[in-house]
Amino acid sequence: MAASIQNCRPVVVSGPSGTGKSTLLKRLFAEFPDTFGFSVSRKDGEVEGQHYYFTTKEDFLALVEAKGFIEHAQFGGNYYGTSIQAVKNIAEQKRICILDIEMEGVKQVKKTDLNARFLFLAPPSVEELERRLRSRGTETEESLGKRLAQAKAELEYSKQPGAHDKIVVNDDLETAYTEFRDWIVDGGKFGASE
Ligand SMILES: Nc1ncnc2c1ncn2[C@@H]1O[C@H](COP(=O)(O)OP(=O)(O)OP(=O)(O)O)[C@@H](O)[C@H]1O
Repeated sequence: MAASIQNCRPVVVSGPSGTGKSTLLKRLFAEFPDTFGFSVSRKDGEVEGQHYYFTTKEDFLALVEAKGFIEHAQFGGNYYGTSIQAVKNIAEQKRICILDIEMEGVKQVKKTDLNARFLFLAPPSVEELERRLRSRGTETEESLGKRLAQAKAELEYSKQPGAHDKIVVNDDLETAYTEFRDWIVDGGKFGASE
């Protein structure tokens, strides 16, 4: 395994939509500037620290075929994806790559040699999750229903032994942030064994 990925282990942050991943990550990036790299574009087009790599459709599809992506999708005739190589490039730059991805992506990362650590951010309850999604004001009834159904699947998966290395419940924001940050930073080791 490359030394970079051994010392700069990527951190996978997953959890149901509306649990507070962006809220906690924003604080983390503000508290530790120039430490993290972000490889996945957010749904609203925010691309914190991301570098896009443009490629041809043929090359993209060949990389899909070669299982080079953690996640990929097609919107409006364009293809988007997070390649395993893009995550490795962040480690090469001596940064900790944060992957904010859904359950299927989590399972994909487990099949790679990325040596990632897995943190699951859980809501205090599904009822509270629904309240947060409603008060965020970003959802229609239809998208809310879809997000809650997906949330239940994510919560089920999180109960499987070995699914995640750490589960943080985002109830009180200050308490959750401290636990989230301390586990990720790991006394400055960021999960590296030495
Ligand atoms: N501990 C908390 N207590 C109350 N509200 C919170 C807490 N943490 C986050 N929120 C609020 O919940 C809403 C959802 O948070 P956020 O957008 O960070 O979730 P997310 O997990 O990033 O969602 P998505 O995956 O859809 O981007 C926001 O309005 C945020 O301000």
